[in-house]
Amino acid sequence: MVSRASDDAADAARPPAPVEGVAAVELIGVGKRFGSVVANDGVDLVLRRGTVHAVMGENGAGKSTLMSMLFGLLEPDSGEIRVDGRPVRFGGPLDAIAAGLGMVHQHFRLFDTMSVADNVVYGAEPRRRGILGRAFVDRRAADARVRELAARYGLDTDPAAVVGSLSAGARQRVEILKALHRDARILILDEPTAVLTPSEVDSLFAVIRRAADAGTTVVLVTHKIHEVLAVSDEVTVLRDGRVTGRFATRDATGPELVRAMTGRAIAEVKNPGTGTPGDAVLEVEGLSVSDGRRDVVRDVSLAVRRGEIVGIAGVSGNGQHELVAAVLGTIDASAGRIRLMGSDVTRSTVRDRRAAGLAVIPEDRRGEGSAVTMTVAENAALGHHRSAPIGASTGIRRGWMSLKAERSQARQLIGDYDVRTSGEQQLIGSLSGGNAQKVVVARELSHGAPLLIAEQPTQGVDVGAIEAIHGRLLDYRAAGNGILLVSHEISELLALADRVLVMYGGAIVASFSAAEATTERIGAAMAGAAAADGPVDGVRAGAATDAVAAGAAADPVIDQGDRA
Ligand SMILES: Nc1ncnc2c1ncn2[C@@H]1O[C@H](COP(=O)(O)OP(=O)(O)OP(=O)(O)O)[C@@H](O)[C@H]1O
Repeated sequence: MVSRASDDAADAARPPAPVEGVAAVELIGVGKRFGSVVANDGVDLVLRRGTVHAVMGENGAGKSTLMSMLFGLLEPDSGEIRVDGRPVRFGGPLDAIAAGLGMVHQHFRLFDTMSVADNVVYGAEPRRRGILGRAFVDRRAADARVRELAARYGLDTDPAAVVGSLSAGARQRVEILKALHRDARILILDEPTAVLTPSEVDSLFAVIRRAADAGTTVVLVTHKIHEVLAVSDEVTVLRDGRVTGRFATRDATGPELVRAMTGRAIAEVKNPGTGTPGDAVLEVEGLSVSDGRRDVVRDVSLAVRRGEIVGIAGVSGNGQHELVAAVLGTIDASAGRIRLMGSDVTRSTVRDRRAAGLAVIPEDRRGEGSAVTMTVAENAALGHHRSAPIGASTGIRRGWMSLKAERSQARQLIGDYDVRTSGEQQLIGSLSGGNAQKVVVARELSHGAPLLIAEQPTQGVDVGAIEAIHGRLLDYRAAGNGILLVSHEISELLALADRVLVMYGGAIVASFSAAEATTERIGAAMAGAAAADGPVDGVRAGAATDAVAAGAAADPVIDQGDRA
């Protein structure tokens, strides 16, 4: 262990530096089109040296396109990019890296079987001469370089650890080190907190501030207002490809940022609570799932009743995804029973479970959730050609939906959910992530199944769409359906769930009613701490510590640094 980033977490709370200084990067009138879609239109952006600049905007606002141009992944159609005052034209990311840029993408680009140090130096290895004069990778120098960078920026890292065994937070630190090793002076972080626990977010913010203080220019792409307010010095807001707001963060307020992003003020959805829940739509009893080596779900029991939202909190990789997969029937349980609407489906096929009244918003919207090479219209109907959406004129003949019905259903969903697309014939793979998610959510809710499993339903989705999706989920519950909501966002669970269960090391280690649930309690249980206030809802205090002990070697996602 090289250093403890969390020691510096307090730094993150410090007020940002005054916004002035030399422009490290200027984008002047930058534009980009994709066919008829104007992704960026005359965007001006100035990134000052040694500051943290947040780039905010709704899904499809044009943030990724802008960053892709800055990093040389896309060529601008118009405008100019200047680095240190000089105009640049990047032929690709290598040119951008050579000019001092680094980018940490949402989806990490690391080699799982290689060590942290090997990943960091890959492609830019320190070398030494062997006895025959041949150059070898100098592993000692690589380790020393990683240690030196990690210490300088407060990145908690073990150079020898194998990347495949690390948590999302630790992998992200490797990506940041990779950029720093290549002497990035301008660091672009694309939605970096999406995969982190609250304490990892604090550590990341401390690293960001430290890097800025050392002179690095940091660009933070995010949807999250509290993050912008907590860590940035300046904010640029995009809407429909144009700049709609520029603020010094110290002068900005949350509502102002929301207005710039959406053009309107929005209210946060609060969990209004339910009446008395009805019959159980899902009952899971003593469920375990093995990956062949160990139990990734351990003796889980829970029930979801009509008119109830049950939330599952947890750092990703603690068995939530496998629990959902076992309920869906895409993987087998090694022990336990699953009942849907009172019927035992433990050995039923996915199709039979869906037919019994199960809808699902999957986590992997690009893989399981949608077919990227199909149009919005085809996706909207996917998996439901044999059943009509509630209230739609069916257009179904002999079990198949007519093309006309498919298109009109898609147009209605596009309107209802404000999906930003050039039309229902656009390929879903070319929609922004948030807009693709809206198509999946709309499709799954349109059929009124008594049980909905929603896995990260608003991940990567902007505030406006979060509000819309939360509202739909609450309506869905109010209509007498049950929802199992798996989320990394504690605020989402607090806003929606009637009960929050926390998974850690494959087991449920804490359970809170809506009244008992707080960010601190859920966050502590997610990090593997025993429920501080003693037994809650029949879950033993200390169960979490047992889970740590039992799952210590078996839990690859919580790295030792995070546990310490
Ligand atoms: N390769 C592409 N082909 C066609 N359209 C595209 C392509 N890439 C982006 N777009 C469109 O350009 C617009 C801007 O997309 P972009 O991905 O830059 O937005 P974003 O703000 O990053 O959104 P999100 O937060 O959802 O990722 C969107 O309407 C999107 O559908």
